[in-house]
Amino acid sequence: MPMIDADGCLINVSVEGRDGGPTLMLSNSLGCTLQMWEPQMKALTQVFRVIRYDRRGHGKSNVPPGPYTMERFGRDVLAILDDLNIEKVHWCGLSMGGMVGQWLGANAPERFGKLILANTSCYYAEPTKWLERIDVVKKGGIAAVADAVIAGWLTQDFREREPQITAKMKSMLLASPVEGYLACCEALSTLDQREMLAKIKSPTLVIAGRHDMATPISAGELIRSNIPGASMTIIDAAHISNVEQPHAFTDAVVGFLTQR
Ligand SMILES: O=C(O)CC1=CCC(=O)O1
Repeated sequence: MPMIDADGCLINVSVEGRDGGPTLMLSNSLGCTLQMWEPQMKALTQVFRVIRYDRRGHGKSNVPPGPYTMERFGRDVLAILDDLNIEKVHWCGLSMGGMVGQWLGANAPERFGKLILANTSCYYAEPTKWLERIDVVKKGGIAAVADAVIAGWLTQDFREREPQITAKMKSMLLASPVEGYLACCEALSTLDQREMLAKIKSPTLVIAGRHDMATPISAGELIRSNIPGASMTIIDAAHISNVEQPHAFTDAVVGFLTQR
C-alpha cells in the first residue's frame, strides 16, 4: 500500500480492483479505518478500480497535531489523486467521509463524477455534543465513549445477532489514535457546510439509515433537498450502514454508479 504525502502528512492509501475500470474512492467514518469497507470490496473491485485511504489521524496514516478541518481533509484527497495521476473519480463517503465528499463536490467539482454521501450531515444543530465527547475522551481515552459510540453505529438487534462483527468494529474504534480522534471531533464541532451544498453539480445519491441517531434521516434529507437533482435511499440500519446491511448498501452504490 502506498504512503502518499499530503502537505507533509503521510496518508495510507490502497488501490485495488479492475484496471482500466472507472475509479471509485471510498472515505471512512470517524474512528474507522479503510478496513470498514471490507464488506463491499469483493463486489466493488469487480466493477471499479477502488481507492481506499485512512483519513489523517486514523489507521496507518500520520497523526499531525489538530484541529483538522473539512478543507484539510478535502485537500488530502486531492493530493492523493494528484499523486496517483488520477483526473476524476466517483466518491462514496460515510459519515465524515460524506462530509469530505460535500466539500470536494463543491470545491473541486471537475475531479468528481458521481457522489454518494452516506449517513452524514452538513452541520450539527447541537455541536456541544462533540465538545462533550472531546472532554470525555481527553479524560478517559476512547474506551470511555466506546460502548455509546458502538450503540450508535449498529442497532441492538445487529449487535446481538453479529457479536463478532460488533467486536471487530469496537477494536477498530479502540485502536484509533487518540490525538487524531480528538482532532477530528474538533472538525465536527465546527461543521457547517449548508451554504456549500447548492454548488454541488455532480449527480448525488444520499444514503440514510432508518435507525441512525448520529446522522438521522432528517440530516440526509437536508442534504438531498439542497443539492440540485440529488436522490435518497434509506437503508434499514443504524449509522455504519455499509457494515450492518452490506448487500443493500453495495447494491445501492453499484446501482447508482452504473446507471446512465
Ligand atoms: O462516531 C460517531 O459517533 C458517529 C459519527 C458522526 C460523524 C462520524 O464520522 O461518525
